[in-house]
Amino acid sequence: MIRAHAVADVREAEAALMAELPPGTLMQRAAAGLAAVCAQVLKGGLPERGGGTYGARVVLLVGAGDNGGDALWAGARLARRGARVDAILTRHDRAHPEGLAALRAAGGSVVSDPASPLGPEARRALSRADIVIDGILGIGGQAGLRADAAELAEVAAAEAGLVVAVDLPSGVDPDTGEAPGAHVHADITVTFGTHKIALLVDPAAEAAGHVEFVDIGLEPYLPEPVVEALEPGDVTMMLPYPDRQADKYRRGVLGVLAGSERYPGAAVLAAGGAIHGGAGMVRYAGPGAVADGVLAHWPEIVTGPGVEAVGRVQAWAVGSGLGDGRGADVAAALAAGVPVLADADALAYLPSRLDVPALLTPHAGELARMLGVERADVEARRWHHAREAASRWNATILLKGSTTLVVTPDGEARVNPTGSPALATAGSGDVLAGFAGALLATGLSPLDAGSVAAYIHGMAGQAAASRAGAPSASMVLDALPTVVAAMCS
Ligand SMILES: NC(=O)C1=CN([C@@H]2O[C@H](COP(=O)(O)OP(=O)(O)OC[C@H]3O[C@@H](n4cnc5c(N)ncnc54)[C@H](OP(=O)(O)O)[C@@H]3O)[C@@H](O)[C@H]2O)[C@@H](O)CC1
Ligand SMILES: Nc1ncnc2c1ncn2[C@@H]1O[C@H](COP(=O)(O)OP(=O)(O)O)[C@@H](O)[C@H]1O
Ligand SMILES: [K+]
Repeated sequence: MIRAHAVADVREAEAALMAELPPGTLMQRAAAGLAAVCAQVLKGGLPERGGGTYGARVVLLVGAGDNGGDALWAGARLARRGARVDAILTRHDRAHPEGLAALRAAGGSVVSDPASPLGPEARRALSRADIVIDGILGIGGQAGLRADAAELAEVAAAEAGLVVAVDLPSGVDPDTGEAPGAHVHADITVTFGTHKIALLVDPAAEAAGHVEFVDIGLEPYLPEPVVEALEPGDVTMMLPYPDRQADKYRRGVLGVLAGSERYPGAAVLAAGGAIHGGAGMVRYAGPGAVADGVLAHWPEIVTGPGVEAVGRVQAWAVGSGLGDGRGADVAAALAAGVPVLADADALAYLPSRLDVPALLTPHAGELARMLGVERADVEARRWHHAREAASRWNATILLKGSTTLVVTPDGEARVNPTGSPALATAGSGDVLAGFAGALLATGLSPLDAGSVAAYIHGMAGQAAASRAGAPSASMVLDALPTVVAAMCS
């Protein structure tokens, strides 16, 4: 499990660990890890020059805090290995003194001038840089860079080579993943001790690029994480396996209430997702013509005209392509007293609070409608709104999009690390709903069902995209069994 913590937790753990170590030890660990990642990147070879640190041009963007200190110490290490290292200081009077002395002693120089960081020498250095190390600010700053730092970030993005952020891309909000003002857009972020929430939650996560983790020994001092992201081994452990005594009922039966005469395909896609999710049986509730379409694709499904008619289930997946005027059907599924996944149209028929274990799967537009806010606001503050909805409806919210968030009413949260923009295709959410519903029916909690389903659906999207570039939802569905098999082997 990848674990992310809030700044307050990091500060507390840091204080406890520092009390046991000689001063400066943590910064040295951080700087060593940062320099090692930069050396590795340089060794991989940048297109316009050979590989290796010797002779590479490195520019440090140095703020007045410890984030800048990390950059200076890492710069000193790279200079000792033969890199040409130039530092641009946002505040000449407040750059980390020991770090600055170390950089100078290793042969590095300062190319900014005290009145303005971006003089001609600094601009020249940036235009020639192979790597820019962004140490403007980390967990100690206010989101949204101030004007001089914002200009630095802009020029670095426009003119320089690869941008490696120290701990966080400067200017994003560490604890929410919001990026309300100017901030750095990094190619790589090297983070220390634990992931910060912003490294997992968009839009900040996108600004972080690829994240490298450096262990500085904080782990034993950290509390439970605020956000987690599953790793492959976690998914393998959580996926249901039939045991020797299994029968179709004990494995769990899922009821699917999806599709309509207007959207018959949604029923086929949701039912297909359900088939691959490991339930012992899938029962489909819907009008005859739609049910016939489902049966034509999935003869193993049992159908019935409505919720009561299909018989007992261990969970319901309701809503994908259901269309208007289906409030009574949704209410019947909610009244069954079993866990419910509610997607798409069903989200409009929810009671004010749910009294069964529930997994709601809105995209940003649907969550905006539920909460009565603008879609753009949900996209800018995904973490905030997902938590707000989880608490308001007493339900686990799976907020779909570029990074899918799963948040429980108790505040547990996971971010999905897999996926591809190719999943943004009509019907792929229906596949996810069926698959996650089946996991609910097998007995997984809404948090586990939602996060495991998002993980596997994301991998299926990647697999389908690698074959077809722009795959359809049916292709994502077809990729599910291979992904599940690979995760189970
Ligand atoms: N915790 C750990 O375990 C370890 C932490 N370590 C490292 O320490 C980092 C935290 O260092 P930190 O606390 O010194 O704060 P930091 O991120 O450098 O920011 C403060 C500076 O930002 C400035 N500033 C603020 N807002 C701004 C804005 N909007 N726009 C522009 N500037 C702004 C602010 O300026 P001021 O407001 O004071 O003028 C001040 O100069 C952490 O991220 C990690 O890298 C590692 O070394 C080892 C282990
Ligand atoms: N930019 C993106 N990057 C990765 N995944 C995305 C992106 N946009 C959407 N997705 C995923 O694609 C799926 C789309 O679901 P949804 O919006 O419900 O579509 P539909 O209703 O057409 O089935 C979700 O799993 C969502 O997380
Ligand atoms: K930074």
